[in-house]
Amino acid sequence: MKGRVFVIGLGLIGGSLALCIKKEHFDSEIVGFDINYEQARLAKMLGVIDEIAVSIQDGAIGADLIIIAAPVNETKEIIHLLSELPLNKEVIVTDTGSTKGKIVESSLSLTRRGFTFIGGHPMAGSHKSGVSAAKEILFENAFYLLTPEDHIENSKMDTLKEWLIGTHAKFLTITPETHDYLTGIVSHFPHIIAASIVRQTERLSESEGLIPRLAAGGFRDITRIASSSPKMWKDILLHNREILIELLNQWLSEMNEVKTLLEQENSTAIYNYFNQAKQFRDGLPQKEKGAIPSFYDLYVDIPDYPGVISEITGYLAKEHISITNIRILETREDINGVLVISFQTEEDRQRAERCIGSYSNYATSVGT
Ligand SMILES: NC(=O)C1=CN([C@@H]2O[C@H](COP(=O)(O)OP(=O)(O)OC[C@H]3O[C@@H](n4cnc5c(N)ncnc54)[C@H](O)[C@@H]3O)[C@@H](O)[C@H]2O)C=CC1
Ligand SMILES: O=C(O)C(=O)Cc1ccc(O)cc1
Repeated sequence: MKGRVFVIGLGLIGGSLALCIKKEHFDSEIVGFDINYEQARLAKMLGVIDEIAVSIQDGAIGADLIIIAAPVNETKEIIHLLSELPLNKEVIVTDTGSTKGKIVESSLSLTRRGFTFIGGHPMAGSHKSGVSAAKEILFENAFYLLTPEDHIENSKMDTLKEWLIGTHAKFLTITPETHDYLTGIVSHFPHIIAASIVRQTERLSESEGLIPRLAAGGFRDITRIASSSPKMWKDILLHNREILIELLNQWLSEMNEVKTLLEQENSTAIYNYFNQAKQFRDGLPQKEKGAIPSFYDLYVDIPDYPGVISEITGYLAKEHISITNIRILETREDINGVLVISFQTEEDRQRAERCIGSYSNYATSVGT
């Protein structure tokens, strides 16, 4: 498609969407604006956008598609600002905010003026922020939730999906209320729990210095999202506060039940508690990206000698297998370690397993 696309907020999500659009619609012109000029300058330098707009007004007038990829509170303000501008009559305005109720409500100012607003939320991302973390494949195979109001024409929905086709995401249309309920459960609430586990650990480690060194493996897996942007999550929590309060109440009573089981030393019920969680977790779709993206990890048992990591990455490089992350699980000091290598796809993980198996005797396994 040809046209002018204006991206407001050139961070992880705005930058990634700009890359997806440019790749698919190379004749389009991608203009970007960020309140932080450094981000805009970096976006231009990295080739994420074609031009920097000097203001929202400068970028918005004449645009065919406007994507607001700013934090959720700022998104509401930007919508208000846009509604006072002489926009192109056919423009589609969309956003990427993690909450939808309050944002869609505020879009009334745009629809009153005859402009089209379609709420959007690509359900993939990372704990990283900023345009330097942007990547074209971020949304591949993820759900992309759209929350159009009833009056939105199908042709507008089709045009928006066509613009976003390079995300290779799966579009799903739901109401803003359902959106906030579902994402409250699978995305917002887990962020509260992750942060609370980290905070408890920090508090306890003040009197026990060994704790941070022991906090490896499972602790890191379950708390990765606690490294997300505090500003972004503060806003999300306040937008979705009613649902999150309800979920917290449910969780507190469940924790009390677990406490009672422990007090009673109820071995069968404790087993069932974990077993039921395992059954549901094991049954989750593995190849689908959820709010929390799955990485394709390969675990390699490695001896503790210098050069072993470069040896293994060297084998992978020989076979042109790209890795997205690499880390050592320091479960036991001075004994064999475990190297965890992440890949972008299941196919890469399988190729890596075969590759390491053919060049070495290191044992590999696939974690779930
Ligand atoms: N981080 C993630 O994994 C995901 C985030 N989202 C949502 O997407 C939106 C953007 O998130 P990220 O890209 O991760 O954040 P980010 O922090 O990487 O980028 C946001 C950018 O917006 C800019 N900004 C803030 N106020 C602005 C304003 N008034 N005008 C113009 N630019 C402004 C910031 O300077 C920053 O560069 C948020 O609403 C977030 O809830 C949605 C899916 C995933
Ligand atoms: O870091 C992670 O895995 C996330 O949880 C990513 C994420 C953050 C916010 C969203 O609205 C959707 C996905």
